Amino acid sequence: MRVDLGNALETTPGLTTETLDRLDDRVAAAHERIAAGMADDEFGYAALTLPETADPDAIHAAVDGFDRPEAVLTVGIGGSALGAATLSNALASDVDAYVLDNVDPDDARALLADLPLDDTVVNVVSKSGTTAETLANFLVVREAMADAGVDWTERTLVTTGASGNLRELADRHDLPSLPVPDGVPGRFSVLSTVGLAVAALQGHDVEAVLAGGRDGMDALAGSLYESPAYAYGAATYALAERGALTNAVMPYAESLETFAEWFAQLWAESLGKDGLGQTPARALGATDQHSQLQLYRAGPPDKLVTLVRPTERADAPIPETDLDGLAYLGGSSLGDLLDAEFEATEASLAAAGVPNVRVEVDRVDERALGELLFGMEAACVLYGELASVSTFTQPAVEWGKKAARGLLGGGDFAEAEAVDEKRELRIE
Ligand SMILES: O=P(O)(O)OC[C@H]1O[C@](O)(CO)[C@@H](O)[C@@H]1O
Repeated sequence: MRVDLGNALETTPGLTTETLDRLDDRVAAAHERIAAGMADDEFGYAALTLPETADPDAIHAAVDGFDRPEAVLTVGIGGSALGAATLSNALASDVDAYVLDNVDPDDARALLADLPLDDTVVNVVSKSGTTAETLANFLVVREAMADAGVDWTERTLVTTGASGNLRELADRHDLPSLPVPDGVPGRFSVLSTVGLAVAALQGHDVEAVLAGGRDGMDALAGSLYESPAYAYGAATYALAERGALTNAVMPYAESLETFAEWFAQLWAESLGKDGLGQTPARALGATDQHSQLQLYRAGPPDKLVTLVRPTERADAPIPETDLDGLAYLGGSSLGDLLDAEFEATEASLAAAGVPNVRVEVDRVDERALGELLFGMEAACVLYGELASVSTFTQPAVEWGKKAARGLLGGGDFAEAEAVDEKRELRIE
């Protein structure tokens, strides 16, 4: 993973090398704190040791009991689904991967109608084992399997905490199961059983993903000038301090579109505390040059753009053409065009004084993904240290959970009563 901060200097908002130099002392202190937390396996910091503590043999043992399936369906939400989805959508496999991470009846019905349930492994994931969406979806999937004459106990893998509904279910039915690592918030759990079981089922090189994570660990240092992850975390923090309250993450690779979704949870749920934070916007290059770029370049000077790309990729030639004005495309390639668009967008933002940071990986493979995912986790932890926020908790999500549960008769919650007090101004 390589980071280039050049286009975040002398922009609006912007940084200077003096800013970064002054910040580097705080980065060194934050690194000390992070390193100590990793060494002591402290809650949250433990996520940054997963490349060393994750047990690929246990993952293989749990999934090897299933014949190679036609499909794998992950039933989870947030960090219990997005990590696995990021890896599945980035890497090719002849095992199709699907995710049920919402409770949209149309979507669930359509998905279950299409799935070969007798040749699908259902990977149900919940750290708490109590997440309403995940448990509700699992009950629906389980009934669909029964209706299809499939023995769900033969097709289900459970990844969950040491206690709770899913752990009890796995124990009761002797289901293959994997533990969710202690001390690791869901959004930081991709480099563990939570994100890697599906990768193993799809035949991806789990060890290579973890090796990439170890590459990221090795690249942590007491200076932002020596650590791409810390450079990214420090620069995004300093830009937020100067008004860049939105971070538009724009990968120039379809295979990294879900990575931007994973990043959004990591960044928002970790850093959105005490009235602080930086809103992650999900974009895709080159597609969103024809949509959101107008706002990024000419809207309020309150954002930075993170441009992500692999520098090596398969390519596809563009046939010669005599179409007026388009002959220049002929004989080129889609990759050349995508690279030209990346560099043009980068320069376009710089010309408008919009801060942008370039993040590059060699290619989208297991090892590079492991390093990129680890790097963004470390960047997030550093940002949280610099911002002095509680990076590893997410108390603000609980209010809505209680309200929804109360509305469904799952208990007496003041939050549910507050729903009835909605102020209305209806326009029909
Ligand atoms: O794995 P669980 O416990 O089902 O939680 C799923 C997601 O819900 C949250 O706890 C927020 O409600 C996320 O932090 C987490 O990734």
